[in-house]
Amino acid sequence: MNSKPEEEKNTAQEELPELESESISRREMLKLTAIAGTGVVMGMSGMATFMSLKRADSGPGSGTPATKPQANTGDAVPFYGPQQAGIVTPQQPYVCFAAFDILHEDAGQLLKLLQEWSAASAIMTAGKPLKEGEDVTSPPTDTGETKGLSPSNLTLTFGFGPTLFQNNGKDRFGLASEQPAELSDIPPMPGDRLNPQWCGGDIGVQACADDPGVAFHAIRNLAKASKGTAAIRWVQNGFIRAPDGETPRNLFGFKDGTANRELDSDAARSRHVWVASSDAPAWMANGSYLVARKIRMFLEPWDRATLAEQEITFGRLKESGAPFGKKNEFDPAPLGQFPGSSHVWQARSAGTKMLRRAYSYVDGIDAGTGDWDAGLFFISFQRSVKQQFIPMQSILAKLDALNKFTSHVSSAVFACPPGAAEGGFVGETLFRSGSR
Ligand SMILES: C=CC1=C(C)c2cc3[nH]c(cc4nc(cc5[nH]c(cc1n2)c(C)c5CCC(=O)O)C(CCC(=O)O)=C4C)c(C)c3C=C
Ligand SMILES: [Fe+2]
Repeated sequence: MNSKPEEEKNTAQEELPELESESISRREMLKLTAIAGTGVVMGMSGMATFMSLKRADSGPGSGTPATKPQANTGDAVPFYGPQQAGIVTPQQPYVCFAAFDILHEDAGQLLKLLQEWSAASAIMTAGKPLKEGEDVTSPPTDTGETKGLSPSNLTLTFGFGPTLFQNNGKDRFGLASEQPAELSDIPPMPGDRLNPQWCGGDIGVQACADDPGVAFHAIRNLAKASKGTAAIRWVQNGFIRAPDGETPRNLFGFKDGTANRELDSDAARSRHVWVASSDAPAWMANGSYLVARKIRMFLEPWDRATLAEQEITFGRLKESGAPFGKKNEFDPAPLGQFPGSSHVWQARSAGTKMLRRAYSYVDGIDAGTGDWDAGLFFISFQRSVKQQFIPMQSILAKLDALNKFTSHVSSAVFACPPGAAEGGFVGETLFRSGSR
């Protein structure tokens, strides 16, 4: 049988450092561009777009760009801040997640892409079109389908994949020395059925919103703005919704996310979610590591399993979400309360925690079998992939009763840097990093 969970391994209690809040000066920008090297000429059109995105609004029909992003009003989540939005932000019901590959090896262009994407993200998360009063002589800047809609709590969360730092031993952008030791592919796990086309990516962008069209619009417009510089490698849409204040249910009908409540406090998030300033590398302080796994769930056999088998599989009751032998979802329960091979027992036995932000997906029908091609697009945020996700998944892959009904089909890891200061850009700490 399984032993009791070890004491948590990640014991450092860190104070979150204050990020510099001043925006990047013109001089620093020039320095960055110089550091970035050869991209100046090719990057000029990008810079022009960036500058035009940042110009103040002159009102509709004026042919000038959209307004400066507004402060948080109504259903807008500010893009700028010490930490990126979309991590501890209350989970919105829709995700459109895209992994991009960079098509060149030019650090200057990469820098400009991040600047453009950040500026565009600030505008889109404020619910504004990328440009007001488009010019009839050129293709519209904004694709237009969300015009007039509210911000819908759109968040855009950016992360850097291992291949951005080094690909096949090649230091593509002079960033190899900055690659976090935490940032490498998840090692193969028993039962994995990964499709390489759905794995990895140089940059991951998680767009979450209250409206699936708003999430898609954001990814579509980032892709459009990056044409020739970056190409989408894979995209995953997802949905999850719960009655107000309740935990959402996954496609197996169980409440999924109950234990996230343990990470509601700043202290718990500093310990389990946010990279501390004492963790290496320094540029990741106030960031977090994102693991994405597309996990196919076999709905047909699950729907034929008895309620008792379903509940034993998770170790929780289907109706209430309560642990075995308890009445309510959040009733505390010792490990012994859960069936030994149950998903919750096995996850807990890793002795660590992570913030889960998973979405259901339905990608139609499996052409070979006629079964649902559906499951969970699992996303977790953690301070350390090596101390949190990997040990837990290593246990689950071997011993979890849920494995009978699931199969992991994609995997990706991204280092999500801290948030951007107003007027700055996501990834600025990486490009400003001392060792560069
Ligand atoms: C490696 C991490 C995890 C993977 C992969 C994973 C897949 C997965 N989970 C569910 C459904 C549920 N998970 C629940 C709890 C739970 N799951 C993980 C981690 C992974 N899950 C953790 C850390 C926990 C919390 C354990 C605890 O401390 O109690 C639950 C129970 C309710 C809850 O707390 O959310 C459900 C239900 C599916 C369907 C799935 C893959 C398809
Ligand atoms: Fe789980």
